Amino acid sequence: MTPGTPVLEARALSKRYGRRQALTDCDLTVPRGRVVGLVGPNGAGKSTLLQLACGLIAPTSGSIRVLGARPAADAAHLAKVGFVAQDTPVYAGLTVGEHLRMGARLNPAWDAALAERRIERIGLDPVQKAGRLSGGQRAQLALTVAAAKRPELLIFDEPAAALDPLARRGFLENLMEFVADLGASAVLSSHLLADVERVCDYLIVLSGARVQVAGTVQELLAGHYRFSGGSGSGSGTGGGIDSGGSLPPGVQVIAAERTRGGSTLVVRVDDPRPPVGWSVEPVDLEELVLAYMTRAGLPAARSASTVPGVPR
Ligand SMILES: Nc1ncnc2c1ncn2[C@@H]1O[C@H](COP(=O)(O)OP(=O)(O)OP(=O)(O)O)[C@@H](O)[C@H]1O
Repeated sequence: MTPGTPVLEARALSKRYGRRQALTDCDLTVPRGRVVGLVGPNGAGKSTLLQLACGLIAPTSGSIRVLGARPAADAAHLAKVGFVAQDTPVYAGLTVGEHLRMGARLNPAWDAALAERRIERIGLDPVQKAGRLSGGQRAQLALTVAAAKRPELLIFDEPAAALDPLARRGFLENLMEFVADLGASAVLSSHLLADVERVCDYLIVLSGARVQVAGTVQELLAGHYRFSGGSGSGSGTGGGIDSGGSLPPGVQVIAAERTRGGSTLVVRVDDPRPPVGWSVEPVDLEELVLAYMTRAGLPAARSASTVPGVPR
């Protein structure tokens, strides 16, 4: 992969299962070296996107490229991507040590020292059968096997869902260490926004089978605000709160809520100075994500999405 090649690039990517549309016209360009959080409600299409990226399923239309090539293009490309599926699959009948030996046989760039060091550090017994491990230990084993491949991209589908808070914290710290040590990129789907906030520096919000927003966490937080006030808006003097009718051009309303004093809006703006009658506050990641999830269900708001970087 040449420097600058995106780790993930999707163009008009769509996937349909029978009559069910799981992804619709998704455009994405994810730069390398990021820890990407993929978030969205149940059934949004997150697993579908990750499976497309791994080459486990094929698009219905559009294209996806991973590390500059077709997903799972050949053995060399497969070796560059580590994938841990939602149920952290391990072979129940094999021991921890046998998992490592199998990994060594199947992967040309296998880092045996890294795998052994890590198994020792997390206290897994090499002779224990994987079927007897706890959910958290299985997740750690799956992460170890994926990372010892020394992939350029690690993909995780809800990696920490089964883990207790302490195990989750340890798992995510390890994940960040791996990404830093390997100079790799990672994409992980999660419903746990606090986890995403802790480890991810790039965010993709999927909802209603579409990419609602994508970008670095820093840029997204710097470009979104909460506007409160505007008691006149929604009263027929230039538009309802959903469209932000009383707001100047350049302010894009992502989510709107009517309050006693007027409205509370989550807006996307270049210039955070609020118009007269409105106060402005920063939003956190959770508020931003929830706003985009809400927006997916608002036809008026979707049609207003004309700001660069916010896909329609
Ligand atoms: N193999 C399949 N056959 C038919 N429909 C499917 C299949 N896999 C997923 N779907 C449907 O596609 C849509 C997207 O599913 P997907 O698993 O990608 O969502 P998700 O965002 O990962 O959800 P969750 O957060 O619940 O894991 C859903 O409506 C789901 O029912």
